[in-house]
Amino acid sequence: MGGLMVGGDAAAVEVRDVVVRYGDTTAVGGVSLRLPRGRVLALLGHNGAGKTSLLQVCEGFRRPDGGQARVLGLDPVGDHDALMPRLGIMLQSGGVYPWATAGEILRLFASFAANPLDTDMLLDRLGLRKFERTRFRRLSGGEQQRLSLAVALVGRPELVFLDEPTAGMDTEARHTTWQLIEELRADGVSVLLTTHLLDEAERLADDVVIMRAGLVAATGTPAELTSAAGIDVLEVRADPGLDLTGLRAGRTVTETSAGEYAITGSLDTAGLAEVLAWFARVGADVTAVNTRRRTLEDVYLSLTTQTPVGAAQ
Ligand SMILES: Nc1ncnc2c1ncn2[C@@H]1O[C@H](COP(=O)(O)OP(=O)(O)OP(=O)(O)O)[C@@H](O)[C@H]1O
Repeated sequence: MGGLMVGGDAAAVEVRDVVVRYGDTTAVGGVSLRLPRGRVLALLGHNGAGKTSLLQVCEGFRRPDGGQARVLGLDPVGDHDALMPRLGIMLQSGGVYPWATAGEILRLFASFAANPLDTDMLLDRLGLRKFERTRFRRLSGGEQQRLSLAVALVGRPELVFLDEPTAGMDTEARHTTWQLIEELRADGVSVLLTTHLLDEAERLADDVVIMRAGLVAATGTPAELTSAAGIDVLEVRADPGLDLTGLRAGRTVTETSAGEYAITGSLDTAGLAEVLAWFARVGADVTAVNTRRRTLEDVYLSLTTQTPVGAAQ
């Protein structure tokens, strides 16, 4: 495994040039990423970007068609048996034993662990106590998600894989889940999660990897991604349908809805003055001006809505 570290100093996850193919479809077209111990990494990307496929490689459920993955210094497929007790895995579909009750499922998984967490505490924390005797298939989607999270955590894992952990959860359950993930991190647990929620990534992740069409489109801390090039957003309300050609030099300008313009680019005081001068020059009637910091959502949208990169096919 040339170059990838092994043993106790190894990263929680290290992925190099991983490729996943399904027949003619390249789901992951050569992705590298590193999750150091005790940190949280969020994988972002549209449906079909390849997040779950990459996660399955790290979980040892799928052998990559190219490249290599090391998890806690081990081979996720070859060392599967040694790794499983050290990992917590929350699957997107949750599917465990549909006929068993929530309490039975959690206690079953606790029984596999050498030093499990207290199952009553987990049921309480995740608001599942009243469903302890409810069969899995009778739980709502959000309740099944919460149980799947409890199952992933009950064995005190060193590394947790969470595929869209809060999908289908109500606001309260989502906040509880965020708190739990923050507590895991404080305890030195490493977390690799996928999400479609930009606020979730911004709140939880030390590092973000934005995937697009099976490739890495951008990577960095949320702060790095949002402050790249010192960009803020200037929002201007003016007449709809203006010809923006003259405004576009060195700036990204979009009419986000009729008469609402968002401008990103070199927006120091001089830049701001230039933009407003342009609106005056074309005789536009400006009725509102607002500046704000770029959010992860702005970065995400600008990276994932461009023309396809085309490397994965
Ligand atoms: N078992 C499979 N057989 C064939 N194609 C598959 C299979 N699993 C995934 N794919 C395809 O591979 C691509 C990547 O899918 P993947 O599930 O990894 O994406 P994702 O980023 O996790 O998407 P989502 O956000 O919808 O969960 C998609 O085009 C998908 O249709």
